[in-house]
Amino acid sequence: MIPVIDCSKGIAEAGPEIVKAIESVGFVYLKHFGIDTSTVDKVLAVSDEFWRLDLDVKNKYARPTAYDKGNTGYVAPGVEMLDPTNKAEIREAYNVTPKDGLFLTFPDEELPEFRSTVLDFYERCWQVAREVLHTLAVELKLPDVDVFEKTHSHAGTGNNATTLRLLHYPPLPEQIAPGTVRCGEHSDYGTITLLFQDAIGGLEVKGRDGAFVPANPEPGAVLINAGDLLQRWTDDRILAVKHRVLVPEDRGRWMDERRSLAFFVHPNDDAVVQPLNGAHTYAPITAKQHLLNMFSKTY
Ligand SMILES: O=C(O)CCC(=O)C(=O)O
Ligand SMILES: [Fe+2]
Repeated sequence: MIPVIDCSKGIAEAGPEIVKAIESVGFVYLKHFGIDTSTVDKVLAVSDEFWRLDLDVKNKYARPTAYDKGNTGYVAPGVEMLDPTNKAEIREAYNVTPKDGLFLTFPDEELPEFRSTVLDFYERCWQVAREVLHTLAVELKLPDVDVFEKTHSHAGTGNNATTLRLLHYPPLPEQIAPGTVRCGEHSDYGTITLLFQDAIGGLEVKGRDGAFVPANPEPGAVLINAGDLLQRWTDDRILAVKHRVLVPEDRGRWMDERRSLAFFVHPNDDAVVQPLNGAHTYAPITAKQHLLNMFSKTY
């Protein structure tokens, strides 16, 4: 069971409960955390308008294949495989990484309100993420309580890969190859992830015993989990728990399209990540190198 924590009194006040959940389950839902449902719905609505565009129009905004041209843009179905052992992963996405600067593209021509809606949401997510990171540092009693503030100082502005990703799992065709999934089993790459999902469901989280449990949509809540780099920093005290989205077992639900919004928090590109307790369990790696390693496996 993934705990649901009310943050009406503030994220910091709920700190002990949040850390307990992240340490034991790896995922936690926060309610009343500072972004209301109408804001999330507005982003889902503008993303729906994008998904409905023709593929050749969407591909005008395709994510470049060379990472030195940035991570922003449209990722068509089949382009990215989170679990390369899968046959196919049927989903499309739109990445927004403000550090891309000149390569940061938006479908302004077709959807004039897309850019401002998405960038406003990015900023709101970052403010929530900041509070969560600070709370984690306090509750984990890290030697430098400002370690995350310092290592994420360029989020949304400069050399920092923090990304908002709009996701769409389209209705499934009648025939799919055996082994097809919506989102392959993976852990997230960065520090933490904020996830907003619509009412369809399908996300599953791997328990310590290896069995997957559903992470059902929780109205009004954001789902938070740790990524690989937080696992390294905390020397495995917090784990980057694996998760996936399968094709519904019930064929009657194949026409249900699903949408989600993921906000991936990353340290600054040049931040060197290694266990903060001085252990040598993980060799030091820069946030940028870790991300490039992951992209080379999945794109
Ligand atoms: O769509 C979802 O619910 C999960 C997506 C996800 O895990 C990811 O993009 O990293
Ligand atoms: Fe994920």
